[in-house]
Amino acid sequence: MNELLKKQKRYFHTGETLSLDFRLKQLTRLKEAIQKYEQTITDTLKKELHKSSFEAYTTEIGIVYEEIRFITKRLSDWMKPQRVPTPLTHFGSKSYIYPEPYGVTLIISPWNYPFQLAMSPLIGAIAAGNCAVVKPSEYTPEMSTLLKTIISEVFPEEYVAVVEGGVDVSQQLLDLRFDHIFFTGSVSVGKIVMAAAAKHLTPVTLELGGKSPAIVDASAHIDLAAKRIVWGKFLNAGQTCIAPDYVFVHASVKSLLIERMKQYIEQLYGHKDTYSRIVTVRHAERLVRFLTNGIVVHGGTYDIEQRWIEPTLLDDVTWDDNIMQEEIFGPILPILTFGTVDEAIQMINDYEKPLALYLFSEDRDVQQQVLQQARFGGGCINDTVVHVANPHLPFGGVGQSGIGTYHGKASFDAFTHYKSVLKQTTKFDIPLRYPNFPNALKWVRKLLK
Ligand SMILES: NC(=O)C1=CN([C@@H]2O[C@H](COP(=O)(O)OP(=O)(O)OC[C@H]3O[C@@H](n4cnc5c(N)ncnc54)[C@H](OP(=O)(O)O)[C@@H]3O)[C@@H](O)[C@H]2O)C=CC1
Ligand SMILES: CCCCCC(=O)O
Repeated sequence: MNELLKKQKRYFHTGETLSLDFRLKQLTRLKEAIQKYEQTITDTLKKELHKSSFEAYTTEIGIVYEEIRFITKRLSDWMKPQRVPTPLTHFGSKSYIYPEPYGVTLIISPWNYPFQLAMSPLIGAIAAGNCAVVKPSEYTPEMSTLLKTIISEVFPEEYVAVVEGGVDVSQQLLDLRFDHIFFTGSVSVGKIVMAAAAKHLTPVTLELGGKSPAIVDASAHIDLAAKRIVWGKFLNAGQTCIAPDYVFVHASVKSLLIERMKQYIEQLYGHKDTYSRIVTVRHAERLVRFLTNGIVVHGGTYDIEQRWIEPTLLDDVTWDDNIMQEEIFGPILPILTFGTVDEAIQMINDYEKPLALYLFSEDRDVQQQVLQQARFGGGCINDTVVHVANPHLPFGGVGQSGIGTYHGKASFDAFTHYKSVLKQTTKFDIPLRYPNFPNALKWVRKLLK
């Protein structure tokens, strides 16, 4: 790995990766390779996570195509040096900002969207002119190997390379000095990554997780709230970092919401053969232990060996239950109630800042109050999850749910250093700046106030 890093550093310093034409060509070649392997990608997602073709395209492959399209169209503008105003105190000079790639970047990706969460950051790294080493998760080994096959077919390893392996490989990579680390995964591992980066003062982007609430107030459109919460929660069997982790519903509408959510679970996820599986038996065993929390009001059955857990609703859950102490990351939805919006915001703000927050309310005052008073990475009003697929919206967490953002221009920014340069004239020199100028202090006080 050390040799690979040296090769990439040498290649980066040739300047090959810097031109617009080079970057656009690499993104086009990547897209063509993905098109060539599209069916294999779909089959691999089905084999390892039992993802339907529909979910494979809408939450993995299609999102990657859209990122490439969106960025390719705008990259020329983003790369241009930007002329900015210069204050009178610097009369005669001109000021510019030059976007510059960090250099050689490390991308560590998780298993839940194993294709998209490796490719989306890589697209940003390429667009910004970097080299990249990608370390996919060992929990989806066939996707990891497929990513290596695709990447090595398109790019020389001195430019972009996939390094397969588990925790030991990640840790060996983290010991090396990269110019930027982009990590997607759990909060606990995010802390390990940041500690490793601190040794070299390497900038990081951390896309982590948390307990993202779905708040449903008394004014909400209950039927749509139920449908959209069920859709977002049980997508990929709940293994989605921005899935609604729990429902926080006004007591007056809880029963109606539960009744409608039951209907939509059957309608949208009632067919076992098209429903996703939990990534490993160990992850399934962790989730099944939550079924003793509260009261199962829908679902609750499972087959550990098949890694299948029925979409489940838990009522009468308390904040002290185990399921409320960690990110669920599975198809179990606890339901808690609140009396006033103030109380709901207070409870949520007492927790770590979530990656996402969803508010279902038709009351504009409530919408404004939650947006202003609740702290969270990003989210939706009257929907769930879909904000992630808008390339105009930077995606990321805050506090324990993450550092930095990406998607669209934010992906270019995540892998770019903005270098500020002032170009000074030599046609004249302003004596006022020098300490020997008579009454210098009096003059500068007139200019700087
Ligand atoms: N913000 C976001 O966009 C997303 C966040 N997540 C979060 O990720 C978590 C689930 O994904 P999961 O893959 O289990 O997350 P992990 O943090 O367990 O793993 C993420 C990556 O880090 C590697 N890794 C694991 N342990 C270590 C370690 N001790 N040192 C260095 N690297 C390590 C993993 O390798 P390996 O898997 O090979 O062990 C994997 O490549 C959830 O908390 C979820 O919220 C998930 C998806 C998106
Ligand atoms: C729908 C796609 C979501 C990808 C990031 C996550 O796990 O939340």
